Amino acid sequence: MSAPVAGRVSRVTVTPVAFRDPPLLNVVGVHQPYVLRAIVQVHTDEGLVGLGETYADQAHLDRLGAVAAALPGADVFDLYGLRRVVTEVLGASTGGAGASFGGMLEVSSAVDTVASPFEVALLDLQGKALGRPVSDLLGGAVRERVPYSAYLFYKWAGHPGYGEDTWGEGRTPEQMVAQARRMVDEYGFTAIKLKGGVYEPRHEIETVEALAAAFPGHRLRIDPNGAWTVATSIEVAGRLSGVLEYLEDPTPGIEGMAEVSRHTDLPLATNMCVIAFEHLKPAVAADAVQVVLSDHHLWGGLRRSALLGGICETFGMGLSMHSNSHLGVSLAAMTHLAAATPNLTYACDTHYPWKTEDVVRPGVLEFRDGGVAVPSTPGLGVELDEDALAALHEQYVTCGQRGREDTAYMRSIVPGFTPNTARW
Ligand SMILES: O=C([O-])[C@@H](O)[C@@H](O)[C@H](O)[C@@H](O)C(=O)[O-]
Ligand SMILES: [Mg+2]
Repeated sequence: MSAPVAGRVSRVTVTPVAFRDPPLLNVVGVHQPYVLRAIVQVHTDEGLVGLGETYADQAHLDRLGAVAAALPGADVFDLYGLRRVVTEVLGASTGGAGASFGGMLEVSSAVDTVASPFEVALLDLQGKALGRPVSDLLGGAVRERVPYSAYLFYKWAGHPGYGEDTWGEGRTPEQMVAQARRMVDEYGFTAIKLKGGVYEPRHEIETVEALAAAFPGHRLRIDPNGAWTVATSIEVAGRLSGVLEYLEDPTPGIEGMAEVSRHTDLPLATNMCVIAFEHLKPAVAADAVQVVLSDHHLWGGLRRSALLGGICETFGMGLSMHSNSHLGVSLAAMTHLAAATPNLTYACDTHYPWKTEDVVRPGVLEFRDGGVAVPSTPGLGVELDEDALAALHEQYVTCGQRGREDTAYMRSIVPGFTPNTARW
């Protein structure tokens, strides 16, 4: 019997798309009417196509395009070779500069973020060639379903000029309980995350307490994206100890988080002060965080995220998963990764329920009982809908957005808005 072949990369396309997004509020502003994403398709000389998905800010697209041009001829199984290519291409085109996404996420090197969608696409190809799901390539699924959390946002009733969306306003504790109720009823989530940093801490505490009363037994988290001072964070931690499963990024920076950590038993989680391998050593040394939120888009792909899992286990830290707005290719990748990460013991974040459009065919990735069943078909297990891809690309061309600008968009509606971290 001859071994299955994946072949070599023959062609790579990177297609920017835009999909509709509600006006979700956060510490730096408000989500714009569209989210930009890039869909990577890696074709092989054997006729297979592998998929990846990532951010689509213009600077990132330029880097993706440079790597895409350098990949033809690459061996689909040579993942270290992919990293070499990305490092060389970025060194030549950007001098190894860092990357920043949406005003809140900064890293000193762009290699991990740029390599990630190509690594996912190569793993998709490997799985298709071998007839095995991506989770098998990562060591095998340790769970059949991956639990996700209901991700609540304070929000406006609709984008100005676009009318009300189906979620309506999310401001009062009652409105936020209603938002959670819809998510829990529709998808069965048993963990609930509140995006905070929008209103005064007192109001956000009342929201958490209303959620705790309305959903006894559900696991709760709040994430103000570093909006609070150390003193306020310690006070809120004291008030919500016993109510939350963890407190995410109450205050900015490793030092600030370490100071909060010294004053609370509540586990502190982060996707802001530890977002790359370079941040792990100082965070561990300072005992600044007890839970790290992985994110394969930022940590260099699925295999490096698995490495992060191993490091967290070694240092006795918990592991959860961060999400930004994303489509089905990313959801599939997140689900395979989470399935094959034994110590990922928290429900993963996802923005997925907020979106109404996608590039993958429906039917595979469905939220039931709070989770998504791990696809068992070869590769990522999702199929691109070429018509949807073309339509969302057209939307990208016409929407006028070329980067994520939560603060600028907020200021266009609320002049003088200041995105202060540690503002309360
Ligand atoms: O989309 C948002 O507004 C979120 O605040 C996102 O940008 C964060 O990266 C993320 O969800 C988080 O957990 O900090
Ligand atoms: Mg966060």
